[in-house]
Parts: sequence; structure tokens; C-alpha cells
Amino acid sequence: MDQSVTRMHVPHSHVTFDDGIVLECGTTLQRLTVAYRTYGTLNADRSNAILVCHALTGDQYVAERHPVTGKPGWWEAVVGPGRPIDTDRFFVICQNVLGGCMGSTGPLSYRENPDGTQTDEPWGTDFPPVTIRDMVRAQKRLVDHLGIKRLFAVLGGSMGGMQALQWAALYPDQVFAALPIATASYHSAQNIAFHEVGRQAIFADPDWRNGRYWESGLIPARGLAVARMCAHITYLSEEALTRKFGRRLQNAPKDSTEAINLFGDMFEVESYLRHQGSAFVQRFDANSYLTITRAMDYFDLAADFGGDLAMAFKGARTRFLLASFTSDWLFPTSQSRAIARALNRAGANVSFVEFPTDKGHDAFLLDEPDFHRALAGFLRGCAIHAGLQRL
Ligand SMILES: CC(=O)SCCNC(=O)CCNC(=O)[C@H](O)C(C)(C)COP(=O)(O)OP(=O)(O)OC[C@H]1O[C@@H](n2cnc3c(N)ncnc32)[C@H](O)[C@@H]1OP(=O)(O)O
Ligand SMILES: N[C@@H](CCO)C(=O)O
Repeated sequence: MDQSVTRMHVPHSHVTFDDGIVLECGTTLQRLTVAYRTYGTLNADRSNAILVCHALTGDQYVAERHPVTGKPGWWEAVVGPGRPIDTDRFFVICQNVLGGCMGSTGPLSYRENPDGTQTDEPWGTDFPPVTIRDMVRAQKRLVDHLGIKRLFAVLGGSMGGMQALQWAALYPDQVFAALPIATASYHSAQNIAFHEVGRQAIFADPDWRNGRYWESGLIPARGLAVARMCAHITYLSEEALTRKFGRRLQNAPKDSTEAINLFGDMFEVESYLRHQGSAFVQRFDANSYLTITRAMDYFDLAADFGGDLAMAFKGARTRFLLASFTSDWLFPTSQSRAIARALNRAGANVSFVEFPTDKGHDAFLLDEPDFHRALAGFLRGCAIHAGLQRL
């Protein structure tokens, strides 16, 4: 497993705000860099913009080859010409979240001195804690910078859905439609627990070095890979794992350099998880993983409204489509149903759909034709209601 230090990705497109951002924790980042990608064309009145918010380990490369892995964009089936999010019609923006490791300000960025001058050392674990609301406020800086007064839609899956909900609560007049997908209005105790196991795996790695692993030139790849292996199980389902792997043993190639399983032959599912772990560490940074999992853990939208989620959306004019998947045990459909009830109580226009599938939480990333059709149909309907100007 390649343990060379994760270097800050030099993003294709980014903008730096020299007036920085004041975070919810009270810390001011003197400089804020947001890395982003866009797809499609902004219409004359800048009314056709859709902000796609990525999930925990996603990034801005939605619909193009990933510059580090060379793999297809994580939502190439959904975003593109003639796709459910049709870039012949809409202008799609995706930003690497604040705290991320693909070019936006985060733990890999060079830390600042109190006077704002930059050092030549990464923030590492000294990077201040960020929240989902901080991520959304950083996205708002980009949307304003692009001259967009109101987003036609904001959407995302999982942590991306948390951002979509936060957008609708924070900027209700700047969001015509919001599509929270496979998400929740707070991170559950079980989900926090799974994240904690992942964080502890990173801390237990001998190359962790209190997060200053750049000094040794080796990242805590084994710990980060185990964190990913654990998390990845939660993105799937028992049915999918049984269908894909069952109890089959892996015919490990004779020249396999992979540490042979000490307990005899390896199961295919073991080999698959090891692959997901080793592939992950090639494109993600351990300190970013700590920062972003923490942001998800702290997310509880109703907390600022005395626990009444409806109050977060009181008088909202945004149109909502809540989508969830029946086999998602990480963000169960009951969580989306609870959001729909709260939105109803707030008087919002809300549609709620749960899609039958055995693929688990990552279904929103996979080939789900009914979900894709619902997405396309909802956006077309909203375009009519919004009187969206044709390109
Ligand atoms: C939404 C966001 O913002 S985040 C999404 C960010 N992107 C990612 O997470 C990419 C990594 N994630 C994944 O691959 C996720 O599982 C998905 C949902 C994106 C893709 O799922 P699927 O298409 O079903 O692929 P699957 O999970 O089966 O993994 C296939 C990979 O496992 C490998 N594999 C399958 N079986 C085995 C095995 N027994 N041993 C080793 N490797 C195996 C395949 O060779 C393939 O490798 P590749 O990814 O290098 O091409
Ligand atoms: N598998 C996706 C979704 C997790 O919520 C990711 O890694 O971000």
C-alpha cells in the first residue's frame, strides 16, 4: 500500500477569498480557498444554477475523470448532457467542501499565523473544527462570486443531503428547490459510533504521529484504510454483500503481494474490503477524514430551534424532494420521513419518495433508474414552476 504523503491537490478551478471566513467555532480563517467544478452553461439571467453537494469522501469532480484516481466522476450517470441533471439545461456547480482535501481550505492547507501570513506547514490536526453550516456558508461565498442570486436547486446525498437541508434553512430565499437524498436532519448515535471507530483506527496507526505525518513522509495509510473498510460496510447492505460475494473464497493470485490471510484462504468479501481501503488512501487525507466526519457528527439541524425541526423551515417557499432507499440502514427512510413531516408542519411544498433497492446507502451513487427518473421529473417540474429561461 502506497504510504507516500497526500499532497494538496492543485485544483483545476478555484477562487480564494482574502477576507476569509469566521467559523462557527469562533476561529477566523484569514483566507478561504474554494475548489470547484462547473458543468453546462449559466443562462442570461443566471437562474438555472444547480449546486450539487458531495458526500463524506466525495469531491468536486462529479462528472469527469478523477484527476488522482483516473476513475469516472462519482455521479457521471446523473450529471451530464441529457442526464437526469441535464447540463444542456442546467448549470451545475460542485465545490470541494471546506475541510476537504481536493483543493479547498482544509487540514492540508498551509496554516496561517495569527496575523494572516502563511507558513509552509500544513494545518494538520490544528485545523479548526468546521460544521456543515460552515461548509454551506463557504459555498454561498462561491455562489455569490458567480453572480447567482438564487439557486434553482441544491441537492446531494448523505452529507450532501445535510448540506442541502442546511442551505434551505439558512438561505430560504436563495433556494428554489432542495433535494436532500439518503440523508437525515441529525447524525445518529450509531453513525457517530461508526465514525469514532474509523477515527480510532487512524490514531492507532504507527504512522499517525499526532497528525503531523508529513514530517515522516508516510501517511497513516493502514489506519485510514481500516476506517474506510468499516465505513464502506455501512454504505452497502447484507443482501448486496451476499449477492456480490457470499461465502466464496478468493483465488488469491500466486504472486499476490497482499499479506496472505494468516487464517488460511481469504474470502472474496475480505479481499474486496481491502481493495476499497487501499484505493481510498490514494485519494483521501487522514486529517480531512477526521475533520469531515466530525462535521457530520455535530450536525443536528433542529438543535438551534429547540429541537423542533419544523421551525428550521417555517414559512419556507423552497420546494423539496426527499429521496431515500429502502435498504439504507445508515440513513434509514424513517429519517427522510421525519424530515418530510417537519416540512409539512412548516407548510413547505414537499414530495417524499423511497426507492426499493437492496444496494444500501450507496444506492444514490449507483444505477437506480427509478431514482434517476424521479430526479429528472422533479427538476423538469420545478423548471416549469420557476419559469426557467431556456438557454
Ligand atoms: C457521493 C460522494 O460524494 S462519494 C463517492 C466517492 N467515490 C467513491 O467512494 C469511490 C469508491 N466507492 C465505490 O467504489 C463505491 O462502492 C461506489 C458506490 C462508488 C461504486 O460501487 P460499485 O460500482 O458497486 O463498485 P463496487 O463497490 O462493487 O467496487 C468495485 C471495485 O471493487 C473491486 N472488487 C470487486 N470484488 C473484489 C474482490 N473480491 N477483491 C478485490 N477487489 C474487488 C473491483 O475490481 C472494482 O475495483 P475498482 O473500484 O478499482 O474498479
Ligand atoms: N460512499 C460515499 C457516501 C457515504 O455517505 C462516500 O464515501 O462519501
